[in-house]
Amino acid sequence: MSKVVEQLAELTGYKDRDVIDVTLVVALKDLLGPEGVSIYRAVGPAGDQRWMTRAQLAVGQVVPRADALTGRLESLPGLDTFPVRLACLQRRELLETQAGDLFVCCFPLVSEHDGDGVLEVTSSQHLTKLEKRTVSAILRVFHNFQGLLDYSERDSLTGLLNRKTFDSSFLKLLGESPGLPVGVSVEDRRHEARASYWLGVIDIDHFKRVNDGFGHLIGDEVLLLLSRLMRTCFRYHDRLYRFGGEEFVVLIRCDEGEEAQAVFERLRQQCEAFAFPQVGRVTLSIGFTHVRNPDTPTASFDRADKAVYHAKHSGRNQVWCYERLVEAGVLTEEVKKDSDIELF
Ligand SMILES: Nc1nc2c(ncn2[C@@H]2O[C@H](COP(=O)(O)OP(=O)(O)OP(=O)(O)O)[C@@H](O)[C@H]2O)c(=O)[nH]1
Repeated sequence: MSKVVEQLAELTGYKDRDVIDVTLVVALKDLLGPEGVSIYRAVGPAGDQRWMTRAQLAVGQVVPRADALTGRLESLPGLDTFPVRLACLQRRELLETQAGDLFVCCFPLVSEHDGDGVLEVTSSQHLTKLEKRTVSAILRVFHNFQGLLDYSERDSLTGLLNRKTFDSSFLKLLGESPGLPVGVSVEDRRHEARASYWLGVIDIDHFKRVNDGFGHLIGDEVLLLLSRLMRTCFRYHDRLYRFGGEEFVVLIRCDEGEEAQAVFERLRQQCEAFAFPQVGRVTLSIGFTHVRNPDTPTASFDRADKAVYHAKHSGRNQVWCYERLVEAGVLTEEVKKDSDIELF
């Protein structure tokens, strides 16, 4: 019993979701001594979802392995590759199967924002009733804890990440070493080496008119629908934030500026084409910038914001890249003096 309490204390001591999945796997491995414990989550667009291994610990392994968060989606197995796991995900109930001499027990992991998943315990003997009850209880604590994290990290209207979490996740992304987990393919490693981050600021055009003309509730509905549109436009590993009001920020990972331009352009077009109930057409002004290394959250936000300002003053409903505007001589890059450099 005390071991379970210790594992729960360990689990709820972290705030980083990547670490929490790993901690859960390590805790259950310690507790049950099975052949293996894994967490898989369903990622990708509806209709083409795939299994991403978030943490996996097998006998003889000390450090859990995981799929690269930013790897190519096509390299991951499709959901129907593992029918029992898929049934557990869809039915949201515990399911068991046998693979050769091993017993596999699948527990559903329900998550509002991180994508549903499955915890798989592989053992040489059936888990006892008590073991299954203990795992289910730990997963309930895990789920409640994730709810608390969501409450502090997410915007209550749209469910997107809030302003408060931007600085820390920005710095974490930049600080992450390029080293990839064990088992990542050569192609994924090449992809990782090419990729860089781009920060976009997305601002609804004339949103005041929406509020003034249709009321605040309809204004809120526009914000909610736009956040849903954003979720479908960007990839599962991109980070979406609502900065407050009608301003959104997105951190995406792309190989090149043209690709980033195309991604933001797709959002602009989809928003323009979407029929918002009562309001009708809503347009966006978008500015984006390349995230440098080193960079600060404020400096990169300011650059993208300058590009948004340019879009607003050039007629709105446009996407502009800060670096392109500097190259074209439309904007001038401010060179910071040493005394201006922010310390953090
Ligand atoms: N419904 C709703 N409105 C909000 C919220 N937060 C801010 N706003 C409104 O967003 C509007 C922003 O207006 P402005 O900053 O003038 O910008 P705009 O009308 O979009 O004009 P441009 O950005 O220049 O195209 C104001 O009417 C705010 O009251 C919110 O949470 N819900």
